[in-house]
Amino acid sequence: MTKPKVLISDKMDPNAARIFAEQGCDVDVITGKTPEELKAIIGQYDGLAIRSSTKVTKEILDAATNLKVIGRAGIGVDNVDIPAASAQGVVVMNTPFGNSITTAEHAIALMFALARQLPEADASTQAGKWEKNRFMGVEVTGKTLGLIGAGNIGSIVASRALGLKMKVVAFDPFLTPDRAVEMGVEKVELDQLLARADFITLHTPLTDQTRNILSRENLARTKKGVRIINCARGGLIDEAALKEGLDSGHIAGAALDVFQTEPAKDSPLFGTPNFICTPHLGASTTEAQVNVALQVAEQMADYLVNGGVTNALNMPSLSAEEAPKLKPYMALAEKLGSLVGQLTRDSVPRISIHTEGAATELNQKPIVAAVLAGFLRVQSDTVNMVNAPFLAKERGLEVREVKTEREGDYHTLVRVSVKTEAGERSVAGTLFSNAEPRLVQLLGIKVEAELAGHMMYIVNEDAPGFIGRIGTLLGENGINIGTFNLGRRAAGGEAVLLLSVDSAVPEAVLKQACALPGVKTVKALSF
Ligand SMILES: NC(=O)C1=CN([C@@H]2O[C@H](COP(=O)(O)OP(=O)(O)OC[C@H]3O[C@@H](n4cnc5c(N)ncnc54)[C@H](O)[C@@H]3O)[C@@H](O)[C@H]2O)C=CC1
Ligand SMILES: O=C(O)CCC(=O)C(=O)O
Repeated sequence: MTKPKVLISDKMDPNAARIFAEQGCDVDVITGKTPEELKAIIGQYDGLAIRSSTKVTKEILDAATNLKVIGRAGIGVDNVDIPAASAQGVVVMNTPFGNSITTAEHAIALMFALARQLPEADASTQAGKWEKNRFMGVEVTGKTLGLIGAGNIGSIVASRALGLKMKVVAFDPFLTPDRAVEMGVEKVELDQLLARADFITLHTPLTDQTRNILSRENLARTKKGVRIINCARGGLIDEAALKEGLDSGHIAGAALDVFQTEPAKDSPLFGTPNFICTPHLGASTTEAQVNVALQVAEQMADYLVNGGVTNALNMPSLSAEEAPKLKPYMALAEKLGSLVGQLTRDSVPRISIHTEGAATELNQKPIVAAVLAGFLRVQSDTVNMVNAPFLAKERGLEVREVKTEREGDYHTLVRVSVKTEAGERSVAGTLFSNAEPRLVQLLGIKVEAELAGHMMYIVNEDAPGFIGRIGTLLGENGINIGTFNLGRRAAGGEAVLLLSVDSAVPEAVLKQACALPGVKTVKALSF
């Protein structure tokens, strides 16, 4: 097997390259490429490991014909076009915890730097001015910190601020009242936060809802003398309005680690009194960079070498605990989806995935994604579990999920049904010994078969002599039969035959089989 090839395109701790190599990947570290240069080389790679400098646009993805996974050594993935990656079947992963403490500490550092004007005081003192009376600071003890975004980083900032004896109010629509109590913060609406906070710190991702959350109007609603810290993303604040607020004195200070346009080499904010900035250093500590480098390389190599999925943003992740239980179900689901796809030639407006018994206890998302991948792969061989749900939506395929916890004939069952113009078509399978996928029902007929390799599917009228005739036909054409699986509705009624064969059945032989007496349908299948 050829080794997966990985490109590290941003400056990253060397542990990442070491882990990739140890896990069986070929790795190139090529940083500082322009988009055009990256486009020219990306086609060779199965994996792309990035930080925030590389912008993975649709154009880059179009050229990334072999790419399977993008790994962000960090949290924010706003530099990756995730819809385009999903459409192309590329998994996008991040490392959601590796740099959170470091970033929270940077926010706290900037809060103190603002409170005591440390950068200006340092510059003035080193310039020999000794301006003791110029730098009058404020205490943070007893002050109110307004937290916008109370996720991983926000909650660490809150715990540190509480340790500093601050009061913390938080605006986060997804923060539950119980979690707020657990964090020791008061959950408030944005307007209340703006009116009450002495310091405001931002910790949300950049989304359509958070973009410009500190807009000109919202900045005007802040308490006079507020100090603002942004270690999240540049687009969260209206930078021009921030500058005006600083100039007018309404805002007593602002510290930005992130800018609307990065790298920020020129900004109207530069040189403004009480304005502090750092060049997107939130995650820049030795500890955080080792954490995210190790984590991203381990996750990406696991995906490329073993198919394990951790911290993916565009497909269901499988935890170490879930993965061994789900893997055989995903294999079963993919085979059932593929069988239905191969048996159905009409357009399908709806597909239903019904789990019964033990299967209902598992995370259903990977099972559904695997059914869709198997079903849609019949139409395009670039379909995988990442892009299958996306493609299904794009093609207007309604996906229904049904669960019946009670066991039926089998302790666990997955049934896939499609609605076509001709009616409902359904197949079902189970796991033998909790591991081996088996088809157990085909179009309402009980039949037990392993779906593997080349197969032949025949619907015929149950009549004496048919099995001999089909055996003779295949034998005469040099096709060896591996397994023979039969089922019928009733004696003399409709019967189905699933044969596994050692080689693909040529079209001419399928036609001859179709011409045998009593045969209604013949199809070659492959799994
Ligand atoms: N400066 C730097 O170097 C770094 C910056 N970051 C940035 O920090 C951000 C936050 O990271 P985490 O805390 O790990 O993410 P997280 O996902 O754990 O937390 C984000 C929080 O924002 C909340 N949120 C979402 N929409 C909101 C809205 N409209 N209003 C208020 N709150 C909203 C979410 O409910 C969530 O609790 C990242 O998205 C990233 O952009 C992360 C690491 C380093
Ligand atoms: O990689 C970096 O230095 C930036 C980190 C960051 O912004 C993030 O993890 O979201």
